[in-house]
Amino acid sequence: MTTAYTPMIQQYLNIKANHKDSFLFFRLGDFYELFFDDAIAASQILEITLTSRDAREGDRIPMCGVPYHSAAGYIETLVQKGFKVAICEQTEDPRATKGIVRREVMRIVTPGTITEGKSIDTNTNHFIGAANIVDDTYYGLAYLDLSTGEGKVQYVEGDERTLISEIEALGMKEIVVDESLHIALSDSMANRNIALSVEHNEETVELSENIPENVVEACSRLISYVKRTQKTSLDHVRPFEFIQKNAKLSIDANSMRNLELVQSIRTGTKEGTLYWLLDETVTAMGARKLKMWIHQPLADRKEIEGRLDIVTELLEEFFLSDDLKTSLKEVYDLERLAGRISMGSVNGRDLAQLRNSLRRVPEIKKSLESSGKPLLERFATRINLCEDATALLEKSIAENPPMTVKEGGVIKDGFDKKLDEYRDASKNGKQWLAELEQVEREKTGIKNLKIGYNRVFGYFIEITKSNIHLADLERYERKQTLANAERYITSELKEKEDLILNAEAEGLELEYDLFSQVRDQLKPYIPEVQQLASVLSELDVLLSFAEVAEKRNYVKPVFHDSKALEIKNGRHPVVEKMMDHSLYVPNSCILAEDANMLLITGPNMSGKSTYMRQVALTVVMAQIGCYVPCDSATLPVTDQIFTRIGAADDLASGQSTFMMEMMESQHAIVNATENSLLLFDEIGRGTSTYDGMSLAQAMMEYIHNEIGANTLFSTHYHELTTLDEQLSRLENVHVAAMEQDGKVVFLHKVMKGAADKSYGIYVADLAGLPASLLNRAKELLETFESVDATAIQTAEPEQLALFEEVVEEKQTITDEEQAILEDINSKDVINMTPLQAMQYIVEVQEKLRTERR
Ligand SMILES: Nc1ncnc2c1ncn2[C@@H]1O[C@H](COP(=O)(O)OP(=O)(O)OP(=O)(O)O)[C@@H](O)[C@H]1O
Repeated sequence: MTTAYTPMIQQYLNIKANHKDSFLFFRLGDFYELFFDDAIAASQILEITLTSRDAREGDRIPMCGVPYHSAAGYIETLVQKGFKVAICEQTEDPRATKGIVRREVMRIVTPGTITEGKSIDTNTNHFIGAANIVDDTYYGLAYLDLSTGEGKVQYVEGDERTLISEIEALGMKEIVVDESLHIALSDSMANRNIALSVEHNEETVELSENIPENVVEACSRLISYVKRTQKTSLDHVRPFEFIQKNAKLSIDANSMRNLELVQSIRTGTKEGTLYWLLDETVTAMGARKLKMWIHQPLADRKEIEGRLDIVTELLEEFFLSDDLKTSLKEVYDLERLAGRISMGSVNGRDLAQLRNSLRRVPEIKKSLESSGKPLLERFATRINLCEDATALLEKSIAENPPMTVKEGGVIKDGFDKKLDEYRDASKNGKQWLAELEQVEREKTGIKNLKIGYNRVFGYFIEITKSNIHLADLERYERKQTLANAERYITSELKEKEDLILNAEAEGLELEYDLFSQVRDQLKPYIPEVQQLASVLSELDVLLSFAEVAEKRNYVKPVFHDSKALEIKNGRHPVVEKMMDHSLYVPNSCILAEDANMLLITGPNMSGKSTYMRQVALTVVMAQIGCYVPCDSATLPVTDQIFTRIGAADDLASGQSTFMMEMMESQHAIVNATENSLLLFDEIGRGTSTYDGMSLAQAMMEYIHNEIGANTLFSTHYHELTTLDEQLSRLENVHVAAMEQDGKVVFLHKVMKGAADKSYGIYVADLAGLPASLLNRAKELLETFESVDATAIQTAEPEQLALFEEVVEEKQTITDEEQAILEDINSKDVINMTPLQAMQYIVEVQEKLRTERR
């Protein structure tokens, strides 16, 4: 029979039983310790030494630990990797306890709720989400940034994939669900490194009236989870904002990625993205808002025009904009400061930053009020000066407080009488000590006599060995002997010491209380500070738009109620920024109501995808309220953008490129409406020619006949260019290239009509492939071109079916062929000489030929 675990390990096991899905950081004196499997896993992930400890007679268990004062970094590492960490503290003083000290989990740090740390990018919202199933076609999706208190909820229409795509697009780190969704989502979330957590409870939450009942579940599950894990006040969490369907331009995660709106495909960073281009914000909250606007552009014409008109006024008032920027630069992250006040993690310096920020607000408001511009004046009325909060901070917080309250000096002189008295006593005491030092020097004639302090003896008089014969031993009592000095005390010194030290300690204690009071008194002002933050961050983004428009010569887009889209001499704003502006070839895009599909052909590398992306980026920019890169733009309000561009192979989901292509196309085709914008780049590239071409044609026909969305479709199947004869709203354009002295010159110019050649071999030449290979390719091309490859597009369904059958038949292999394959597979090729290998291949060929005959 085994003996029982020691009481402490038993306590550990009891607590761990309730936190199975988290690493349990178990406080033991100055360390957090981990035991059993937690210890083994954490020691590997954190690269710390794995040791062991007696747990019961004859049984040692794995253990590892980190010092409590440096635990934050380790916790962050685990959470960054998608794990949860339960922090278990000692909740009573071990010195005052007999037996096992009481311990409790005080907080669970999770990927979605972590709000502080080196890895937290202050310019990005850090959302934790929760989802519920509404019915067969709808999910509810709520999300909350705990650091700023911003919460939103919306419907997601579609299947599980649409839900996942939305979760990804918003960059969520963690999703809270019930048991059934947990099972459904666990694989896909694991592949995407998004933590999935189950919450059984649904906290009753106060929500604003316009939130539909069937998504309340997601909100309440989310709040309940956050409360359970954080165990802190959530005063700063604002009522969830319900995002109406159709209120935003919806861009799924794929399109976000393909268009490089906030993250570059190649580097995964901000550089080279639309966000990077537009971000001239000067506050962290402005940067976050800009990112959010890019994630969710508007879909309401009035709202869009409202933003654009403010940008116009800011552009007209250049000096005013400059002043506003200068003031905004002094404004700290009000949203996160408000969050810290609520969660109790605010320090002295934070409150000084809040006060300094609030000091800037009157001048910002005044500049706008006196601008003489109607919209800016109206904007000014939305700015709340938060006067009461400012007054409280002005009178309570010192000008330059230290970070921690423990050092003192956070509360301003004059705020509290008692504190002033303590400070006086401690300050006067120090003055008194300085004077005493002078008096004693004079009395004894020892010039280097000094008064010092240490924790064991308190204040003392120190005299060097060479002078001790001068010490007044009648008054001086020896306390400590050092190598070259003696230390004494006097009764007078001890009396003052009590006073000084008491005053200091009591002063610090009082100061801490006062600080906590101020923090609590600030809580009621959190909503108005948040509202101010929201208005100022909006101003910051609009100023950023004005600056970029000015710098890059963008124009104001015009919206109309028709579907037609007309961009004159448009540019791809990011490609343009990255290259010499004068080298960029502008291109127009005209989609009329009765001709709203373009089939784009042209050589590889000529600029087809750049052209398609530039149209989408222009639409996005316009709908976030930004000026656009072209000579003029007249646009419809687009409801959704879908892209199928490039080979963004989804390695995480283990799908093949072609499967991804088909899944993205399916998503677009099922969800698009006539008000959507579709970009399809070289559909069908990932499969055999006929297969790909048939699919591409069928898709175009479907979009043309069933959806009617504005569509740009690029292809290298020249056979498809005759489709304009059948599809009335389809037009051919091509990106022009020219041949000069046997070389191809890319003009990057989009022109009417189809391209006559594909130039792929020229591009291969540019890439430096061997001349013999290129010549062989040219030969083959000629052979292929002589074959009537266009037959496929005029084929009837029956013929197509027959064609598929033939293909299938060709794909089945005989038993003899199978035997040959197996034979090849069994050969140890690595250990063959080249000659043996060649002989073997010849043999195989012979066998195959005989077989086929
Ligand atoms: N309008 C333009 N003005 C100047 N340079 C351009 C323009 N459009 C594209 N380019 C340049 O040409 C390069 C290739 O463009 P892009 O990738 O759009 O070609 P593509 O036709 O889609 O090629 P592929 O068919 O091989 O995918 C871009 O990286 C860019 O540097």
